[in-house]
Amino acid sequence: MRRKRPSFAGRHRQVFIHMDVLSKRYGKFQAVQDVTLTIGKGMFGLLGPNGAGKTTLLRVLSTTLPPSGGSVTIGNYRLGRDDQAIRSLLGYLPQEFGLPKQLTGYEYLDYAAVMKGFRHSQRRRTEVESVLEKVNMSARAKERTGTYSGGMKQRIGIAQALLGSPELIVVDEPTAGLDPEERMRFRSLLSELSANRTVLLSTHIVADIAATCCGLAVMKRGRLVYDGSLERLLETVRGRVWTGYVSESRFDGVRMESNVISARKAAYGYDIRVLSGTRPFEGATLAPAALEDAYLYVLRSEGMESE
Ligand SMILES: Nc1ncnc2c1ncn2[C@@H]1O[C@H](COP(=O)(O)OP(=O)(O)OP(=O)(O)O)[C@@H](O)[C@H]1O
Repeated sequence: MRRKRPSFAGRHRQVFIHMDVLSKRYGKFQAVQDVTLTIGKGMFGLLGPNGAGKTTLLRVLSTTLPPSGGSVTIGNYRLGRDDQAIRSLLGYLPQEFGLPKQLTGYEYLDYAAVMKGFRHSQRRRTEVESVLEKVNMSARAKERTGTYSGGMKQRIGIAQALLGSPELIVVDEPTAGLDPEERMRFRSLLSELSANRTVLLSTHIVADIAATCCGLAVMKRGRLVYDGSLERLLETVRGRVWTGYVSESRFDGVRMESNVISARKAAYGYDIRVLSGTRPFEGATLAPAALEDAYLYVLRSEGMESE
């Protein structure tokens, strides 16, 4: 007797978003191509270089762009059929998030709450105060947003996404332009918020993912080139990362023959890092693999790596 295949929900216990051969074209240009991806609760990272299609994918998920093909379910809702319901369970911080300089953080959030349907003034006040507290901005809420740092503006951006306690928060390249300390604080805020919801974070900064995400997908030219865990991604390059010194005269030759990830100028030559299945040059030694190495490896390899 043939065994019944486990149901989709059985195979992925906490499925929250499921995309099935999703695609998006701008005219003839295919920005997202045949993306099949399942995302559960917690933090999920969407990593890829500029132009990979991350923003396009997030805009489709957040119902601001219609897909050209494929299907998406979010919670119990189908994109295209239940867009209104999807919007009500979603908070979105777009890549280009602008705040009106003349408004205070509180005034802006009060306005955003009205737009989200909080008509009752007392309930709106409670909601705005609650999201301000979650992003640790209560003390600065009465100041104009024009006086805020980049990190504070992003916190207000997250606060508006949190209005109404959505189950899904979509954040597009939120740390670009932040200084290292603000970036770190912002990452931990996202981590905290992912404790009881799905946070989908798009970035081209590998460190953002390394610090916060459990699951991740890597996109390249509209396609998925990796979907799985951080550990599994690291596994793809374990035993393939080599470091060593090459003289200036040998450098061009090594660069032509090997997959050089980085090169740092040293006296009379270069300290280089190379991805290779075998020792790439004399004197090269194996090095511990870093996430950045694995990211470059999947970007440079053909085909899809997945769990
Ligand atoms: N409205 C549009 N019309 C035509 N092409 C577009 C449009 N928006 C994006 N593209 C193209 O689609 C591709 C994917 O862009 P997208 O912004 O989704 O990538 P991304 O991974 O988010 O990159 P970035 O981090 O630079 O924003 C790019 O080649 C981009 O030029």
